[in-house]
Amino acid sequence: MTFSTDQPIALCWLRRDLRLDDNAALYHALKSGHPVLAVFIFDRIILDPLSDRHDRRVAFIHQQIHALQDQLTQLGSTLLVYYGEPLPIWKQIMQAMPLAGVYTNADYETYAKERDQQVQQLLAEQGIGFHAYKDQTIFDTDEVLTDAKKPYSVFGAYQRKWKANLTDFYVRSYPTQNYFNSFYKTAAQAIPSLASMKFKPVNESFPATQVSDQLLEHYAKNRDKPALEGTTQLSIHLRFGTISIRQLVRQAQAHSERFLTELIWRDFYFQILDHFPHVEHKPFRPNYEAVPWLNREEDIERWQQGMTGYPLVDAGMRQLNQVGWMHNRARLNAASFCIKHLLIDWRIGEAYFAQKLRDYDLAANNGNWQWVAGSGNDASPFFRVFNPVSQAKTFDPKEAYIREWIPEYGTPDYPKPMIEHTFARQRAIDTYRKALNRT
Ligand SMILES: Cc1cc2nc3c(=O)[nH]c(=O)nc-3n(C[C@H](O)[C@H](O)[C@H](O)COP(=O)(O)OP(=O)(O)OC[C@H]3O[C@@H](n4cnc5c(N)ncnc54)[C@H](O)[C@@H]3O)c2cc1C
Repeated sequence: MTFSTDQPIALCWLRRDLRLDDNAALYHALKSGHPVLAVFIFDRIILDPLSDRHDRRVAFIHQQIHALQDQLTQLGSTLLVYYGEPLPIWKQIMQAMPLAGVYTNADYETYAKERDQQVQQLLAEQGIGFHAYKDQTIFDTDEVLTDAKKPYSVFGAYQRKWKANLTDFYVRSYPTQNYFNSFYKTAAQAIPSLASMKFKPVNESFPATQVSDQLLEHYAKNRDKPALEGTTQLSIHLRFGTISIRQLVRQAQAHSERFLTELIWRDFYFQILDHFPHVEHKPFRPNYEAVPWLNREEDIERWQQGMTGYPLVDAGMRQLNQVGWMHNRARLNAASFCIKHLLIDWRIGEAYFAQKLRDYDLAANNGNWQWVAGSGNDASPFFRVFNPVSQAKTFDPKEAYIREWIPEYGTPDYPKPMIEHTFARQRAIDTYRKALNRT
C-alpha cells in the first residue's frame, strides 16, 4: 500500500464491522469535520496460524472487502487495505498521512483489547486520538450490571435487566449515509489478493444478509428442528458485522420474542468474556479444572470425522466439516457427546469448532462449550448428559437431517455406536461427581 496525502484524515478502522450503513465508528468519523478514509488490515497475527488455506472466514472477509471497495469507489473514495501486523502498519500509516483521529468499534477479545491498547498508545505519542465505540452489541461492558454493580453470571437475571434497560435509543440506527460526502475523494487503491496472502478462494456462496419476517414468526417452533431452514443463518454476518445488531433487534422486537432471547445470549457471552477473560483458557468455575479427561486420540478422531455411530452427532460433525456451519441442536449434542460420553476436555472440542465454524466467535463458542461442560456461568448441571438417540427422535423424527449428511446411514458401512449410552452417561456422572467432591 503506497497511498499518501498531506491532508489531515479521520481514519475509520474497520474490523468486525464490515459495512458502511449503521456503523457507530464510521458515523462519528464522518461527523468529525475531517475528510474520512476507511482502513482494513489483514492481520498476520490472526491469519498466519490458520492451518486451512481454504479458510472460509478469510474468503468471506475478502469478498466483503471487495464489496466495500465497490461502494466506496462509487462514492469517489477508497478503502485502504493492508496486510501485515497491526503495529508496524499503523507506523506506516502515520508516516503516509497526518491523522486527525482514529475511529473504531470496540472489540472484547483479549488479543483485540491488547492490540487496541498498543495502537492507542502509539497514536497518543503523536497526540492523535483513538476513539472506540460500541457497535457489536446492544449493551456492553458495564451497561447491564446487578444492583450491586457486579457483572451478571446468571442468564435469566441478565436478560431481565437487559430488557428493562432497553429503550429505543439503543436500537436506533446511525444514519451514516447522510454524511457520505465527508469521505476523502481519491482513486481506488488495490486490495491484496487471497493468493498473495497464501489463501485460496472457496467455491461456495454465503447465506443472505437478511431474514424474512415470516421465518421469524415461525422461529420459536422451528428453531430446534435441524432438518428445517428454521433459523436465520445470520451468524457469519453477526460475526463480521455485515449486518447491524440494532437493525436485527428491531426486527426481533416486531416478530419474535424467542429470537430476541438468542440475540441476548450473544450479548451475554460478550460481557462474560469481557469481564472474565480467564474463560478463554480456563473453566469459569475453577473447581471444574479437576475433571480427569481421557482425551483418547482415537475417540477425538472418530468424533471429529462424524464416525461415532450416533447419527445426530455424526450428521452435525459432517455438516460442520463440509459447510463450516452446524445447526444449534446438533452443536449441543455433538459437544455433549464429546465432553460427557467420551470425556474429552471441552477445550479440545472448542478448538475444533474454532477451526471449522464459519461463524466462529470466541465469546459464543467458549460460552456454549462451557455451558455444555457444566463449567460455565449458569451452565447445564454436570449430571445432564444429552441422550443423542432420544434427541434425534424428538428433533429429527423423520431422520431427514441425518440422511442428508450421512449418505451411508442404514447400510453396513455406517459404524455401530462406539460407546454404549447408559454406560457412558454413568461414567461421566461418576467422574464429575468424584472430581467435584459431590455426593
Ligand atoms: C457448542 C456450541 C458452540 C457454538 N459456537 C458458536 C460460535 O462460535 N459462534 C456463534 O455465533 N454461535 C455459536 N453457537 C451458538 C449457536 O449455535 C449459533 O449462533 C447458531 O447455530 C448460528 O446459526 P443461526 O445464525 O442460524 O442462529 P439463529 O438461531 O438464527 O440465531 C440468531 C443469532 O443469535 C445468536 N445466537 C443464537 N444462539 C446463540 C447462543 N447459544 N449463544 C450465543 N449466541 C447465539 C447468533 O449470533 C445467531 O446468529 C454455539 C453453540 C454451541 C452449542
